[in-house]
Amino acid sequence: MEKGKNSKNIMDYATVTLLDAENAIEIIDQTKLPGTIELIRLKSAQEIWNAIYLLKVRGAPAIGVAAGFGIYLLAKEIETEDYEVFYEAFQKQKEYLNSSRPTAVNLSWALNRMEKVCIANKNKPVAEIKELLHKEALEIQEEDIRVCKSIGEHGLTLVKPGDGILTHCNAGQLATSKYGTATAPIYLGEERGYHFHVFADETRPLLQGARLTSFELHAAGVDVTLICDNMSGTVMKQGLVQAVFVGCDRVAANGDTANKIGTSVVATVAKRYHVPFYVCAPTSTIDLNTATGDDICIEERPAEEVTEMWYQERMAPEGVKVYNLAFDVTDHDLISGIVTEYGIAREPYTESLKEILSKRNA
Ligand SMILES: CSC[C@H]1O[C@H](OP(=O)(O)O)[C@H](O)[C@@H]1O
Repeated sequence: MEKGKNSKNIMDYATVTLLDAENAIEIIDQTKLPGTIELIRLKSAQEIWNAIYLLKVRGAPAIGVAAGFGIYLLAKEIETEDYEVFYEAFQKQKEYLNSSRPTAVNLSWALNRMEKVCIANKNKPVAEIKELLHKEALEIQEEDIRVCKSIGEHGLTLVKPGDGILTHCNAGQLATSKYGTATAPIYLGEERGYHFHVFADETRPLLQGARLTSFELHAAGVDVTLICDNMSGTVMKQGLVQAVFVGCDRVAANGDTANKIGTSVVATVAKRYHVPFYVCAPTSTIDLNTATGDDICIEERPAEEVTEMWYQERMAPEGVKVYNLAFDVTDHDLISGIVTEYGIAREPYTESLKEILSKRNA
């Protein structure tokens, strides 16, 4: 199989790459998938902001990695040796990038982590701080790979060879640095001969499931069946699904979880048909400062995503009212378990999530 830039296999490409010497971030433009694998380079703050907002790079962990690389590149451009001047300019760029999308906590988590490097090293030369930011941004990406693989290992304990697995949206390799979160058990299982049967919800309106999940799983040789969102109940009723794995954008302290719009519907239907429903969550996505799902800011996006095939042609009448929330909140009592890199949290989540985070902080 061709490797590198000429490969036709999406699995041969990194979701986000730092091109330090070129002061750029290279991403797969996910708005062009699956038709075209196009790598684009982001240099300016606005290019980075736009790429996140327009979902050219998307998925909570991938957004965090891109934000880490982005704020490092922007910090490099701050030409001063005065720490206070540097830090003020850094904060301005950080707040700008942080305004691109509100729901996925990984964006602010990564930016705050990078800011802590500045603060912790305030007495060092600015040039040295920039090098430390470079190191931290790369560590965020390397950690993401380790974390997703660990989520895969824990998730694999919940299913058995030949199981049917349903997923919603894309919490795959394209939403992370490698493995994905919801797809991590699927990819590890594929390596070990589990031969899962995956059902990928198309996930209206932006079709991350159709355009991205079915694309990457098929490219990886996984048995994947694309279904329209309205089919998820039927495949569960027919007994074709033994578990649901989804990603997440923010887990509140009580276990309520924000994920792509429609996730709470899948969880409700899974409860009806007694199908275990698992959220795959890097601990970076757990936000104990947010008490419940009611406190999670849910991004509302342009009507055109619903009225048109946003990347193609119109699908609804001009001027029709639209309500297009990009995420919804699945109540914690619909979640069978929250699969993290430190193990699986179960109800009561107000306690189990704290235990999981204590393992991380140990
Ligand atoms: C690995 S979590 C990815 C998470 O992000 C997606 O949202 P978007 O495509 O708008 O970035 C979706 O909620 C996924 O579950």
